[in-house]
Amino acid sequence: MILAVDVGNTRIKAAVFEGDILVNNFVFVRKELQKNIQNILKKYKKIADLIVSSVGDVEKQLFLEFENDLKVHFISHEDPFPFVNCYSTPKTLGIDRMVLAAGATIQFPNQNRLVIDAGTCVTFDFIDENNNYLGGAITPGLRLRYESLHDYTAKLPLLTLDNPKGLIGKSTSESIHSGVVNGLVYEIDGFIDEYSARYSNFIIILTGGDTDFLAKRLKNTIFANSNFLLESLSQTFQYKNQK
Ligand SMILES: Nc1ncnc2c1ncn2[C@@H]1O[C@H](COP(=O)(O)OP(=O)(O)OP(=O)(O)O)[C@@H](O)[C@H]1O
Ligand SMILES: CC(C)(CO)[C@@H](O)C(=O)NCCC(=O)O
Ligand SMILES: [K+]
Repeated sequence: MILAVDVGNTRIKAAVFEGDILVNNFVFVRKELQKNIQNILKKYKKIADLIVSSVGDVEKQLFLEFENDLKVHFISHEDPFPFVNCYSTPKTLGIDRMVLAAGATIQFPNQNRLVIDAGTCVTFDFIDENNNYLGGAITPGLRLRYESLHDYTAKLPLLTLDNPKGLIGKSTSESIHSGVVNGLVYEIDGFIDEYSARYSNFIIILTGGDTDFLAKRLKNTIFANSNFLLESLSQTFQYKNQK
Protein backbone atom coordinates (compact mmCIF):
# COMPACT_ATOMS: atom_id res chain seq x y z
CA MET A 1 0.00 0.00 0.00
CA ILE A 2 1.14 3.54 -0.65
CA LEU A 3 0.08 6.92 0.71
CA ALA A 4 0.17 9.74 -1.87
CA VAL A 5 0.27 13.30 -0.48
CA ASP A 6 -0.30 16.40 -2.63
CA VAL A 7 0.77 19.58 -0.84
CA GLY A 8 -1.13 22.27 -2.77
CA ASN A 9 -1.04 26.04 -2.44
CA THR A 10 -4.00 26.04 -0.03
CA ARG A 11 -4.84 22.53 1.12
CA ILE A 12 -3.23 19.13 1.43
CA LYS A 13 -4.82 16.15 -0.22
CA ALA A 14 -3.88 12.55 0.47
CA ALA A 15 -4.96 9.13 -0.80
CA VAL A 16 -4.27 5.53 0.14
CA PHE A 17 -3.70 3.19 -2.83
CA GLU A 18 -3.76 -0.60 -2.92
CA GLY A 19 -2.18 -1.25 -6.33
CA ASP A 20 -4.07 1.06 -8.70
CA ILE A 21 -7.16 1.21 -6.49
CA LEU A 22 -7.79 4.35 -4.47
CA VAL A 23 -8.96 2.98 -1.13
CA ASN A 24 -9.61 6.23 0.74
CA ASN A 25 -8.83 9.92 0.45
CA PHE A 26 -8.44 12.88 2.80
CA VAL A 27 -8.22 16.70 2.71
CA PHE A 28 -6.63 18.77 5.48
CA VAL A 29 -4.80 22.00 6.22
CA ARG A 30 -1.04 22.32 6.56
CA LYS A 31 -0.92 22.72 10.33
CA GLU A 32 -2.77 19.43 10.76
CA LEU A 33 -0.54 17.51 8.40
CA GLN A 34 1.34 15.40 10.94
CA LYS A 35 -1.71 14.49 13.00
CA ASN A 36 -3.66 13.45 9.89
CA ILE A 37 -0.84 11.37 8.47
CA GLN A 38 -0.35 9.64 11.82
CA ASN A 39 -4.05 8.72 11.83
CA ILE A 40 -3.94 7.42 8.27
CA LEU A 41 -0.87 5.28 9.03
CA LYS A 42 -2.55 3.91 12.16
CA LYS A 43 -5.60 2.91 10.15
CA TYR A 44 -3.71 1.45 7.15
CA LYS A 45 -0.81 -0.49 8.66
CA LYS A 46 0.19 -1.95 5.28
CA ILE A 47 1.36 1.43 3.94
CA ALA A 48 5.06 1.00 3.08
CA ASP A 49 5.72 4.10 0.95
CA LEU A 50 4.72 7.73 1.37
CA ILE A 51 4.94 9.74 -1.88
CA VAL A 52 4.94 13.55 -1.61
CA SER A 53 4.53 16.15 -4.31
CA SER A 54 4.61 19.75 -3.16
CA VAL A 55 4.13 22.98 -5.10
CA GLY A 56 6.17 24.83 -2.48
CA ASP A 57 9.69 24.18 -1.29
CA VAL A 58 9.70 20.55 -0.23
CA GLU A 59 8.91 20.50 3.46
CA LYS A 60 11.12 17.52 4.20
CA GLN A 61 11.26 18.14 7.96
CA LEU A 62 7.47 17.77 8.24
CA PHE A 63 7.77 14.20 6.98
CA LEU A 64 10.97 13.17 8.76
CA GLU A 65 9.24 11.59 11.74
CA PHE A 66 7.56 9.04 9.44
CA GLU A 67 10.85 7.76 8.06
CA ASN A 68 11.20 5.30 10.94
CA ASP A 69 8.07 3.43 9.85
CA LEU A 70 8.11 3.68 6.05
CA LYS A 71 9.96 5.05 3.05
CA VAL A 72 9.30 8.72 2.22
CA HIS A 73 9.76 9.78 -1.43
CA PHE A 74 9.68 13.40 -2.60
CA ILE A 75 8.84 13.71 -6.28
CA SER A 76 11.25 16.18 -7.90
CA HIS A 77 12.38 17.47 -11.29
CA GLU A 78 15.21 14.90 -11.19
CA ASP A 79 12.82 11.93 -11.22
CA PRO A 80 12.05 10.10 -14.48
CA PHE A 81 8.84 11.26 -16.19
CA PRO A 82 7.14 9.49 -19.11
CA PHE A 83 7.16 12.55 -21.39
CA VAL A 84 9.69 14.80 -23.09
CA ASN A 85 9.70 18.16 -21.33
CA CYS A 86 9.63 20.85 -24.05
CA TYR A 87 9.01 23.74 -21.59
CA SER A 88 11.71 26.35 -22.19
CA THR A 89 12.26 26.65 -18.42
CA PRO A 90 11.83 23.01 -17.31
CA LYS A 91 13.26 23.66 -13.83
CA THR A 92 10.53 26.22 -13.06
CA LEU A 93 7.66 24.01 -14.20
CA GLY A 94 5.47 23.21 -11.16
CA ILE A 95 5.85 19.68 -9.79
CA ASP A 96 2.05 19.39 -9.68
CA ARG A 97 1.91 20.11 -13.42
CA MET A 98 4.62 17.52 -14.10
CA VAL A 99 2.76 14.90 -12.08
CA LEU A 100 -0.51 15.69 -13.90
CA ALA A 101 1.27 15.41 -17.25
CA ALA A 102 2.76 12.07 -16.19
CA GLY A 103 -0.67 10.73 -15.20
CA ALA A 104 -2.25 11.91 -18.46
CA THR A 105 0.56 10.33 -20.50
CA ILE A 106 0.24 6.99 -18.70
CA GLN A 107 -3.56 6.82 -18.45
CA PHE A 108 -4.30 8.04 -21.99
CA PRO A 109 -1.60 6.64 -24.28
CA ASN A 110 -1.17 7.57 -27.97
CA GLN A 111 -3.39 10.65 -28.00
CA ASN A 112 -3.20 14.38 -27.42
CA ARG A 113 -4.15 15.34 -23.86
CA LEU A 114 -5.18 18.63 -22.25
CA VAL A 115 -5.15 18.63 -18.43
CA ILE A 116 -7.01 21.43 -16.63
CA ASP A 117 -6.39 21.70 -12.89
CA ALA A 118 -8.89 24.08 -11.27
CA GLY A 119 -7.36 24.76 -7.87
CA THR A 120 -5.93 27.90 -6.29
CA CYS A 121 -4.63 28.58 -9.78
CA VAL A 122 -6.13 27.08 -12.90
CA THR A 123 -3.43 25.43 -14.97
CA PHE A 124 -3.61 24.08 -18.51
CA ASP A 125 -1.09 21.45 -19.59
CA PHE A 126 -0.85 19.96 -23.06
CA ILE A 127 0.93 16.70 -23.87
CA ASP A 128 0.83 15.69 -27.53
CA GLU A 129 0.34 12.17 -28.91
CA ASN A 130 4.13 11.74 -29.19
CA ASN A 131 4.45 12.35 -25.43
CA ASN A 132 5.93 15.82 -25.79
CA TYR A 133 4.91 18.09 -22.92
CA LEU A 134 4.42 21.43 -24.71
CA GLY A 135 3.30 23.74 -21.87
CA GLY A 136 -0.03 25.49 -21.29
CA ALA A 137 -1.31 28.37 -19.17
CA ILE A 138 -1.64 29.62 -15.59
CA THR A 139 -4.52 31.82 -14.44
CA PRO A 140 -6.18 32.60 -11.06
CA GLY A 141 -8.68 30.05 -9.74
CA LEU A 142 -12.22 30.78 -8.58
CA ARG A 143 -11.48 31.55 -4.93
CA LEU A 144 -8.45 33.66 -5.90
CA ARG A 145 -10.64 35.72 -8.28
CA TYR A 146 -13.20 36.45 -5.54
CA GLU A 147 -10.41 37.33 -3.09
CA SER A 148 -8.48 39.56 -5.45
CA LEU A 149 -11.58 41.60 -6.38
CA HIS A 150 -12.05 42.30 -2.67
CA ASP A 151 -8.37 42.74 -1.76
CA TYR A 152 -7.48 45.21 -4.55
CA THR A 153 -10.55 47.44 -4.62
CA ALA A 154 -12.15 49.82 -2.11
CA LYS A 155 -15.77 48.76 -2.50
CA LEU A 156 -16.06 45.16 -3.57
CA PRO A 157 -17.19 42.70 -0.89
CA LEU A 158 -15.61 39.29 -0.38
CA LEU A 159 -18.14 36.75 -1.63
CA THR A 160 -18.05 33.00 -1.46
CA LEU A 161 -18.46 30.86 -4.55
CA ASP A 162 -22.07 30.76 -5.73
CA ASN A 163 -24.09 29.99 -8.80
CA PRO A 164 -24.60 33.14 -10.95
CA LYS A 165 -28.31 33.98 -11.39
CA GLY A 166 -27.68 34.64 -15.06
CA LEU A 167 -25.52 36.37 -17.59
CA ILE A 168 -26.48 39.92 -16.61
CA GLY A 169 -25.61 40.72 -12.99
CA LYS A 170 -28.32 43.02 -11.61
CA SER A 171 -26.59 43.92 -8.34
CA THR A 172 -23.01 44.09 -7.06
CA SER A 173 -23.06 40.52 -5.83
CA GLU A 174 -24.76 39.19 -8.98
CA SER A 175 -22.20 41.05 -11.09
CA ILE A 176 -19.31 39.54 -9.16
CA HIS A 177 -20.70 36.00 -9.36
CA SER A 178 -21.35 36.41 -13.09
CA GLY A 179 -17.90 37.87 -13.67
CA VAL A 180 -16.01 35.25 -11.67
CA VAL A 181 -17.98 32.10 -12.47
CA ASN A 182 -19.21 32.81 -16.00
CA GLY A 183 -15.85 34.43 -16.74
CA LEU A 184 -13.85 31.34 -15.82
CA VAL A 185 -16.30 29.01 -17.57
CA TYR A 186 -16.07 31.03 -20.81
CA GLU A 187 -12.31 31.18 -20.42
CA ILE A 188 -11.99 27.41 -20.11
CA ASP A 189 -14.42 26.75 -22.97
CA GLY A 190 -12.57 29.36 -25.05
CA PHE A 191 -9.22 27.66 -24.39
CA ILE A 192 -10.68 24.27 -25.30
CA ASP A 193 -12.07 25.72 -28.55
CA GLU A 194 -8.66 27.17 -29.45
CA TYR A 195 -6.91 23.86 -28.74
CA SER A 196 -9.59 22.08 -30.82
CA ALA A 197 -8.87 24.37 -33.76
CA ARG A 198 -5.21 23.35 -33.63
CA TYR A 199 -5.36 19.70 -32.60
CA SER A 200 -7.88 17.07 -33.57
CA ASN A 201 -8.79 14.27 -31.26
CA PHE A 202 -7.61 15.08 -27.76
CA ILE A 203 -8.84 14.06 -24.35
CA ILE A 204 -9.61 16.77 -21.79
CA ILE A 205 -9.11 15.97 -18.12
CA LEU A 206 -10.50 18.35 -15.49
CA THR A 207 -9.29 18.11 -11.90
CA GLY A 208 -8.69 20.23 -8.76
CA GLY A 209 -10.87 21.57 -5.95
CA ASP A 210 -13.39 23.21 -8.31
CA THR A 211 -13.85 20.18 -10.61
CA ASP A 212 -17.47 19.39 -9.79
CA PHE A 213 -18.60 23.00 -9.73
CA LEU A 214 -17.08 23.71 -13.16
CA ALA A 215 -17.69 20.38 -14.92
CA LYS A 216 -21.45 20.79 -15.13
CA ARG A 217 -21.12 24.34 -16.49
CA LEU A 218 -18.71 23.70 -19.37
CA LYS A 219 -20.12 23.26 -22.86
CA ASN A 220 -17.29 20.96 -23.89
CA THR A 221 -17.25 17.28 -22.95
CA ILE A 222 -14.54 16.61 -20.44
CA PHE A 223 -13.34 13.76 -18.28
CA ALA A 224 -13.84 15.09 -14.71
CA ASN A 225 -11.84 13.46 -11.94
CA SER A 226 -11.04 15.43 -8.78
CA ASN A 227 -8.56 12.70 -7.73
CA PHE A 228 -6.55 12.85 -10.93
CA LEU A 229 -3.48 14.45 -9.30
CA LEU A 230 -3.38 11.84 -6.52
CA GLU A 231 -3.82 8.99 -9.02
CA SER A 232 -1.10 10.54 -11.16
CA LEU A 233 1.20 10.74 -8.16
CA SER A 234 0.79 7.02 -7.54
CA GLN A 235 1.49 6.34 -11.26
CA THR A 236 4.55 8.64 -11.29
CA PHE A 237 5.94 6.63 -8.37
CA GLN A 238 5.24 3.30 -10.09
CA TYR A 239 6.86 4.60 -13.28
CA LYS A 240 9.97 5.60 -11.33
CA ASN A 241 10.16 2.13 -9.74
CA GLN A 242 9.96 0.40 -13.13
CA LYS A 243 12.89 2.44 -14.47
N1 LIG B 1 -12.45 23.92 2.04
C1 LIG B 1 -11.98 24.54 0.95
N2 LIG B 1 -10.93 25.39 1.08
C2 LIG B 1 -10.41 26.01 0.00
N3 LIG B 1 -10.90 25.85 -1.24
C3 LIG B 1 -11.94 25.03 -1.43
C4 LIG B 1 -12.52 24.33 -0.36
N4 LIG B 1 -13.52 23.56 -0.86
C5 LIG B 1 -13.55 23.77 -2.17
N5 LIG B 1 -12.63 24.67 -2.53
C6 LIG B 1 -12.40 25.15 -3.90
O1 LIG B 1 -11.20 24.58 -4.35
C7 LIG B 1 -10.40 25.56 -5.00
C8 LIG B 1 -8.97 25.31 -4.57
O2 LIG B 1 -8.64 24.03 -5.08
P1 LIG B 1 -7.63 23.06 -4.36
O3 LIG B 1 -8.11 22.73 -3.00
O4 LIG B 1 -7.42 21.96 -5.33
O5 LIG B 1 -6.38 24.05 -4.27
P2 LIG B 1 -4.99 23.82 -3.61
O6 LIG B 1 -5.02 23.04 -2.36
O7 LIG B 1 -4.32 25.12 -3.54
O8 LIG B 1 -4.31 22.94 -4.67
P3 LIG B 1 -3.44 23.45 -5.85
O9 LIG B 1 -2.32 24.23 -5.28
O10 LIG B 1 -2.98 22.13 -6.41
O11 LIG B 1 -4.28 24.21 -6.77
C9 LIG B 1 -10.91 26.94 -4.62
O12 LIG B 1 -11.02 27.75 -5.77
C10 LIG B 1 -12.27 26.67 -3.97
O13 LIG B 1 -13.34 27.20 -4.72
C1 LIG C 1 1.05 27.26 -11.18
C2 LIG C 1 1.07 26.55 -9.84
C3 LIG C 1 1.05 27.58 -8.71
C4 LIG C 1 -0.20 25.69 -9.76
O1 LIG C 1 -0.28 24.99 -8.58
C5 LIG C 1 2.32 25.62 -9.71
O2 LIG C 1 2.30 24.66 -10.72
C6 LIG C 1 3.60 26.39 -9.79
O3 LIG C 1 4.02 26.99 -8.83
N1 LIG C 1 4.25 26.39 -11.00
C7 LIG C 1 5.49 27.05 -11.25
C8 LIG C 1 5.45 27.82 -12.53
C9 LIG C 1 5.22 27.01 -13.78
O4 LIG C 1 4.61 25.94 -13.75
O5 LIG C 1 5.69 27.46 -14.86
K1 LIG D 1 -3.75 23.98 -9.59
